[in-house]
Amino acid sequence: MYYEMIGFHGEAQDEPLTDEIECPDLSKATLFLDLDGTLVDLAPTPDGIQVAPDLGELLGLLYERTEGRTVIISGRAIEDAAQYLQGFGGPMIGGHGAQERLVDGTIKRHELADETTVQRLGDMADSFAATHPGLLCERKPTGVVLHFRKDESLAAPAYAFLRALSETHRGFDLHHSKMAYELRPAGIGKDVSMRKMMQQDGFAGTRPIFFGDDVTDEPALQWVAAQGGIAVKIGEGETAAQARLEDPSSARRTLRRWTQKEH
Ligand SMILES: O=P(O)(O)OC[C@H]1O[C@H](O[C@H]2O[C@H](CO)[C@@H](O)[C@H](O)[C@H]2O)[C@H](O)[C@@H](O)[C@@H]1O
Repeated sequence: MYYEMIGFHGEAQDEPLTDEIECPDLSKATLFLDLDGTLVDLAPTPDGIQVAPDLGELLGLLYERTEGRTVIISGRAIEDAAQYLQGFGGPMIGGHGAQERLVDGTIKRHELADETTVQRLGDMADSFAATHPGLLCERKPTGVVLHFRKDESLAAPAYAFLRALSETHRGFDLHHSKMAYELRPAGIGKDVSMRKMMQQDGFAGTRPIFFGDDVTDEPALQWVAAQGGIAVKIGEGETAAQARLEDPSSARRTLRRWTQKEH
């Protein structure tokens, strides 16, 4: 069903394809890394994630090896994701593509993420969550999420509520992610941001690699695979990726192994 929604007509895989992923030449690659469920384990709440103590050092090494083309690409707001990745000064894409951190550190938001509308949507979702104590409302500069991890029976009401908001607020689309529903500006996506970045000087002509875990990562995994890049799915579930790793610690181990290999 999700594959129809995103227009994917290839062969989605649910089998482990390989554990031992080829070690790419990082000096000719652009490495896109998702955060939650990929570099860090999922937690009961967004602010409950535990970052491995050596993650910052690993990202620094990858940044060097890719000659500045290691990109964190997250659904989180950049201001939020960055607090868990202190010491990483490389490129960042946040809000599933609605924000971009420029080289001078400033954060650019997508013009489709109209501030007044985002504010209104956030206020309404906050009020809804206040009357449904098992829901957690996460406000982002470019959208809003209702998390139902604490009480899965609230998935349907959360969906219905955000669905109604998306129908009355043109320009915002409803997406399903892990134990959450989210409204984000229409037309944005990690795949869209990647395509744009890969056309820029310094990135064009390099091989894209993407590690991602969620259904929201599938269009980007599919795009990377179609470019002859390396698309790696972390964890279970149907995927268009050519490779799969069990969990974030396997992902970090693989990335560490790549930094140790000379080409
Ligand atoms: O693109 P990502 O970096 O993977 O971000 C996706 C979403 O991650 C966060 O939510 C998810 O992780 C939480 C912490 O583990 C978990 O509690 C929640 O159930 C997950 O949906 C983040 O809160 C979202 O904003 C991101 O879009």
